[in-house]
Amino acid sequence: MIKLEDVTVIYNNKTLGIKDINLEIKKGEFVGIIGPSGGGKSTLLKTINLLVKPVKGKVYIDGREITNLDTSSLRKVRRQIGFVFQDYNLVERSSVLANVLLGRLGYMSSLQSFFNLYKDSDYYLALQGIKEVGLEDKIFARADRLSGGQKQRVAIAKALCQQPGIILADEPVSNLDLKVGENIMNYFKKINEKQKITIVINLHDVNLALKYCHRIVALSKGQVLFDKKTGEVDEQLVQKVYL
Ligand SMILES: Nc1ncnc2c1ncn2[C@@H]1O[C@H](COP(=O)(O)OP(=O)(O)OP(=O)(O)O)[C@@H](O)[C@H]1O
Repeated sequence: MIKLEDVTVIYNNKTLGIKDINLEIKKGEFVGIIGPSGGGKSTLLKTINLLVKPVKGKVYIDGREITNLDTSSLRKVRRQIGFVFQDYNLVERSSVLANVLLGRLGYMSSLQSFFNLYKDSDYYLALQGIKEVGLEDKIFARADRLSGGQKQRVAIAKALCQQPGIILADEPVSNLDLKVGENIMNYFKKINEKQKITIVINLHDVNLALKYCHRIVALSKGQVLFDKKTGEVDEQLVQKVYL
């Protein structure tokens, strides 16, 4: 469960990111965040795992407040939260397998990670993730040899390798053409349905959000304009968001 209580983010003491956000996302939900550029979508997502720190308000994960945690406790919380970025965030010169294994770093000591001391169970989880996104035939390929869609599938496998309860995805399809984007969305759908992983995804393509997400949260000027089940969102409502 994710809960934000009166959360405000201000960058550099002057630029508003999000303002007084109250939001509760239950386990297993598939939530799409939409809204105009600069509306606060990215800030909202990054606040959930405290990549961005609020100036006001509280963030809870599974009922536990995380806003006041020390670095080591926050690291433990973060390893249950996968993050998929728009630009894939891969080590380009490393193999698919090496990239996916990075999902295990949060579970290792700094010495273990320095020497790449992965356990058999880490390899097992990496292979499971790679299979889940259908990249078995690319396991030893270098990331920079892959297409954009394949790179994003590696990023999803890496997130899965963390064994997360939550995956946050920040515009994961906006660098991809529509067909490839739909393919990626289908992977998120499968993961959500099969593994019951909570998915919160920022999408500037409203049609994709309406097609795949169960719930839509619209943000503008850092505030929630509406928060509804997808079936309750009509064209008029969407138009108001982008006015
Ligand atoms: N690192 C930062 N430093 C300063 N201001 C920032 C930073 N990140 C975001 N902002 C500002 O915070 C506000 C919200 O931005 P945010 O990126 O969260 O919106 P967004 O809805 O994700 O937009 P986009 O769709 O363009 O990515 C904007 O005014 C933006 O300029």
